[in-house]
Amino acid sequence: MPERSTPTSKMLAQTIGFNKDQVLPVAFVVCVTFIGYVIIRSIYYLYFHSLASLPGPFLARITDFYGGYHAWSGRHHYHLYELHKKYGPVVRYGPNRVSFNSAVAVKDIYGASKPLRKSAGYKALLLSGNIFSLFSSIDKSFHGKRRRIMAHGFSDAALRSYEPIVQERIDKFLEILTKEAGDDGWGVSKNMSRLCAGLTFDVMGALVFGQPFKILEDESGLSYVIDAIMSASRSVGVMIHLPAFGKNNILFKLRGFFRLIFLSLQDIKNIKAFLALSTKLVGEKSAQEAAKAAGEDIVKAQGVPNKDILGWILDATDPETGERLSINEVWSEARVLIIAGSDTTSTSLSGALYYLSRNPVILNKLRAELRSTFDSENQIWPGQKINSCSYLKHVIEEALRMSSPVGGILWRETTVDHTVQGIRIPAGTDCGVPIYALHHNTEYFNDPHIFNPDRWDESIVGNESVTTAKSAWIPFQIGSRGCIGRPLANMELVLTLARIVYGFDIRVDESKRAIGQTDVISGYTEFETRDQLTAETIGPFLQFKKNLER
Ligand code: HEM
Repeated sequence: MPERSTPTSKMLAQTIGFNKDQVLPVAFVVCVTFIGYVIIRSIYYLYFHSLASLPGPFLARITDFYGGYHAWSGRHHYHLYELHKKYGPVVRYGPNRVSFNSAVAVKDIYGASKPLRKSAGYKALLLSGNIFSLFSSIDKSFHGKRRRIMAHGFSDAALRSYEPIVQERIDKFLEILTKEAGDDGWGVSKNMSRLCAGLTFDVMGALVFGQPFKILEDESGLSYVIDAIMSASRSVGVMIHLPAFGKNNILFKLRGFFRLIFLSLQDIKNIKAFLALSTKLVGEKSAQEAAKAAGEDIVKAQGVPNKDILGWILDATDPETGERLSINEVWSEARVLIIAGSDTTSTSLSGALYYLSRNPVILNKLRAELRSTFDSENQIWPGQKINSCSYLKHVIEEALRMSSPVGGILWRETTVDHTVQGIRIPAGTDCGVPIYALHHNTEYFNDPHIFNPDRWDESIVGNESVTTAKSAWIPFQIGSRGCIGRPLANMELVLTLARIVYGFDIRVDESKRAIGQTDVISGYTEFETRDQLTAETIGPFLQFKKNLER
């Protein structure tokens, strides 16, 4: 009986130019060649590569998909902590990637003038048009120029002008804490991750675009912005760990398509809406600035702050070149600022509240400090008095250590052969220090899983201990790529925490006590972050009651 061929197999054979009888043998040869290639490549990475002598998990040493998988799980910061416990201070975390867990490595990798730049993986952040921002830029001279321009929006004068708008949003936030209070005065249980995100997104909306998103009031319908940012950072958070996306190849060109793999239809809708909203707001902002330049002070007339971050940035010129940013560049920076400035600060706030609510002795000590410094809650403003509250500062430092909003590893690529932690690393290698692992390294922190603000107090633990701890504390990263928004984040954290603790009793919603906490080390619970470049968190679920006693 003559053999019957299906139309599909015929078509396939015709398309690729083979007789149909040759398809199977050719497929076999292709598979064997591919498997042979993978085996030879793996043998090279395992035994002959310049990093071959460094310890690490078998799969990590032969493929970047190992790191990609753990980034996708959202727990790669905890995983790196475990790997360093198992393998020691140096772990090969990819064929061409090395993770170091020491304060020496922090200086060697991120320190000023070291021969490293951001890893090519950061290109996964680029949207179509390939416009680099301060955050995503890789080229050092581009970054230096852009940082000089952006610095105008974060100067002392700029920060002072932001104080009233930050305070106005905190007023709204505090109002919500006890809004639906029962007869006993306790408000209903709140998911603090969501509420703090409402606060910090509102603040960033107001500071970047000159108008709060009013997510706290829940009247603008803009709370999808929080979800849009979360889902966008979920997808790029994985791709940033896959250096293949940063090379100028087909994967880079198709990065938009790959991002979709990690997103639901609702995520895509939210992200598109956020991009459209930010385009609209940047357009309005630049029109306002143009009108202002023409003498028409529309911004003032509308009762919004006279200068917000975009205002400073639109006005600013590079001191060396006199250049200004184009409207597309401003748009790109605006998006990044909303993302980098909101989620991080809200995670820090939620983390601090998590630890305070579970440590009444620490909470009371902090309240005592604030009440001995201020006569009333509405006196709490930036300035010398709040700066003198050292316990408040230590509580924030400790919360940022325990549950850092950026807990994973920030990759940097060596541009020449370079020595890190005493090890010669060839040019073109990605190096980094995983923040969660370093913040829980017993060389720098005794009992690292215990929340203990006193570890930052020289008068209690001594000079040397605090210096050692500080050398390994990097929630904002160090060096030229360190966080430009740190003073603003600090202002938000200090004011919000001080005003909550001064004016409210806090209790844990027992029915949801375990939600949002993790057991990295059995016996110790910590506020859990799902790391994806920035962090996704749930809870703590807390109740508040106005405390008027003095
Ligand atoms: C507690 C809050 C914050 C934390 C923990 C934090 C942490 C960080 C870290 C670790 C980096 C380095 C990222 C990298 O190397 O890839 C960074 C960079 C950056 N952050 Fe923050 N951040 C916070 C708040 C803010 C705020 C409020 C803003 C803006 C308003 C901001 C804007 C930026 C920008 C633009 C960069 C890139 C700087 C550069 O490359 O020159 N951050 N931040």
